[in-house]
This record gives sequence, C-alpha cells and structure tokens, in this order.
Amino acid sequence: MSDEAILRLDSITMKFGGLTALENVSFEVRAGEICGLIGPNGAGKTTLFNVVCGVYRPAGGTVWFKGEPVSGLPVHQIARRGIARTFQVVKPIPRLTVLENVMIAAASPLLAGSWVPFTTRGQREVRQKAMDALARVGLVEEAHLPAGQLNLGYLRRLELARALVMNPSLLLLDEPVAGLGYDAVEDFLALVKELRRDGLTVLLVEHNTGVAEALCDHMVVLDHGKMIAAGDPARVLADPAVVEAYLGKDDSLGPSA
Ligand SMILES: Nc1ncnc2c1ncn2[C@@H]1O[C@H](COP(=O)(O)OP(=O)(O)OP(=O)(O)O)[C@@H](O)[C@H]1O
Repeated sequence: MSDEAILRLDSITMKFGGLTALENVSFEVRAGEICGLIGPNGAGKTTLFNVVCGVYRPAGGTVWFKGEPVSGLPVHQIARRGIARTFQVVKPIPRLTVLENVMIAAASPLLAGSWVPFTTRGQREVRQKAMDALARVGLVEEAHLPAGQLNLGYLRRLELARALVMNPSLLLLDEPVAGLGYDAVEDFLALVKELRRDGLTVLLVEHNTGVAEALCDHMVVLDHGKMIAAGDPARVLADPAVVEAYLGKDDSLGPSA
C-alpha cells in the first residue's frame, strides 16, 4: 500500500429532488488498499458508487482519480481510465457461456475505444483477456458452461471477472458476499486479498461489519448521506457515533461475520 491517494472525493453532494443522499462527503482511498464503505440502509453507499462510476453527476464536489477530476465524465470514459465495478444483483446472460459473458464485457467498443474487437485478431485478443480474467477468479473449468448453471458464489466470481477484464486499477465491489455461505465468503475474501496483492485498489460496500473488519485496511462510515467516521476498522467500529447509527437499524454490527 502507498500513501498516494488513487481516489479522492472532495465535498461530494448528491440530491434526488428534495432528498440529499450525500452531503459533503470527503475521503481518500490510497493506492493498494482495501477500503470498506459501510452504513445502515439508505446511508448513501450505492449512490456514492454511482457518483464515482459516473452514473450520477454530483450536485456539488469533485471526484478525483489518479490526480485528475473525473466527476461529470460519461461512464465509459471513467471505466477506460481504470475504474470498474460489480453489482450486488448479478445478471449474466444465462444462455451464453461464462466465457462469452466475460467477452461481452471486454469487447464493448466504447471501452475498447475502437471496433478492433470485431476483427478476427481482435476477437482472439478479447477471448484471451476473458480467459485470463476467468483464471484470476478461479473459473477456468466453468468457462464453457452456460452462465445460468452457476450457483451464487460462482456468479459473484463471474461478475468479478467481468470487471477485471477491463483491467482496472480501482475495483468497486457492491456487497460481493451478500447471501453466500460461510465457505464461499471465506473463498471470496481470499480472492479479494489476492487481487490486492496483485496491485489492485478496492473500495467495497459491505453490510456485515464483521466481514468488512476482517477484510479492510481502512473504513468509511456513512449515515443519512453524511460521513460520520473514517479510519482504522476496529477504531471506527468502536466509535460511539457508528454504534449509535447502527443500533436498532441493523443487527449485523458485531465482531464476527
Ligand atoms: N434514483 C433515486 N431516486 C430517488 N431517491 C434515491 C435514488 N437512489 C437512492 N435514493 C435514495 O437515496 C438514499 C440513499 O440510498 P442508497 O441506495 O445510496 O443507500 P445505501 O446505503 O446503498 O442503502 P442499502 O444499504 O439499503 O443499499 C435513500 O434515501 C434512497 O431512498
């Protein structure tokens, strides 16, 4: 991990009509770290992801990525600069194979910046990139299965491969272990740590604070759109403001997953 911030949110405000979903949120994610974004339901976590990825243009503030402002750029341009995300609800095309689902993510001409993927050489390259991404998530043996046959744990890996194939330097993971059993959670956490060892920076939304504490180097807590704490995970989770935000709203605050 370095001291350099790869992502910096500077006073981000996001409104939906009269509702302020994010209010003056500022924090940094350092290159090579796993940063956890936690908070009770409706805190603004998904909205923040959407602002970082360019789905929403913030009403105020600036998102900086690798030292350059990116807020206001279209989604595909932000993706090309190196930010990829996964979604909590995984929706592959079930009749296509696992490999084809990853190839589609890799072959988007908007992301590739040209029509190269539609030449024979381009297709070979896309296929190779997709196989490399599947190897990183441990899905090579499943590459030729229809995606509809995968269980939830493997679907989450497929979703991760679709993000990795874009060769990001910052990966946004939206509740990647929600609904998984104990072993699948452990496997997925090990995989995320391996990606970090390979040099990726990760910002992840996680509902279960025990999982977040086990995985993250740094934690940011939102409540009602405001940042109420940030820093070392154990210290953040012991912060009275964080305990108060969770009390009565969520029973997942606790020492273990
Ligand atoms: N597209 C939208 N239009 C209107 N209001 C929205 C929209 N998206 C989110 N909101 C509102 O903004 C607030 C923050 O929502 P958001 O989904 O970002 O919270 P969250 O922390 O991700 O919650 P959860 O943990 O339940 O997924 C909520 O009050 C939500 O109802």
